[in-house]
Amino acid sequence: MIHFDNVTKVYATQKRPALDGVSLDVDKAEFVFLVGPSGSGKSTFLRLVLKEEKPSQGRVHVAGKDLARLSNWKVPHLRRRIGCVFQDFRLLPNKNVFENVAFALEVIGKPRRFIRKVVPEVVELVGLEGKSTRMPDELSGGEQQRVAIARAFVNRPQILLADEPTGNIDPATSIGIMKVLDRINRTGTTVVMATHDAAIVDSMRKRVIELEEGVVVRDQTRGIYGQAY
Ligand SMILES: Nc1ncnc2c1ncn2[C@@H]1O[C@H](COP(=O)(O)OP(=O)(O)OP(=O)(O)O)[C@@H](O)[C@H]1O
Repeated sequence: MIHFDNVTKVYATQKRPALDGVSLDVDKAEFVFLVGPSGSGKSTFLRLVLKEEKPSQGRVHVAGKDLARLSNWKVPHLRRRIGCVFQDFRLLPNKNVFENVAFALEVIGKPRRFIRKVVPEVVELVGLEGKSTRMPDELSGGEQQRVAIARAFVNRPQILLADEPTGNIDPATSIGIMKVLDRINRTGTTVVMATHDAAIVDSMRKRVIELEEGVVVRDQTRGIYGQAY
């Protein structure tokens, strides 16, 4: 689903590469944690998958497509297949839960009938049934992140990228967020989550890819946050 072949990324203003010769594959329906210190290249990896950045060297394939050969007008189509969740939720403050999730479908021209059917299903999937008419400022941080996940997933993307999704949420609430991501993963969606949350990584025992100064230093199938000695 995601294939990096010897990918190096050097930003114009930097001398040191943000990613340095990264080769890896993430299969369909895998759940992967991307860990590593601040500045190790996690967000750069995610931005390359979205074609928000281009590699300086090497090839990136996503969902069978070589991104170097994907014309610019096809990039929005690629991004529709990839849901994104961020640390800071990024909800529309003047729209309620239903409207925030529905908006993701409206902008890609889905019919109103379809939206009325699928939005409640996804709102329920993330555990927010009964809260469709709440505004974001009437929700807890964990609930706001559930809305953001519903919005990212409502178009049934093949890949869900999550950049520090539990970064602004307390540990107990984070467990609920991870259950939602696990549920989404079990529908066959590939999940890649960049995180500093050691407790969460240790509790899930999923694949862990660790970056250090842009290099993959560890890739474990049922890993933990820190290196096991
Ligand atoms: N747009 C940019 N322009 C120049 N340098 C950048 C840019 N984005 C990231 N970098 C640099 O690339 C390196 C990797 O950054 P990146 O954001 O990918 O790391 P990260 O692992 O996601 O860090 P964090 O955990 O703090 O989010 C860092 O040295 C950073 O300063």
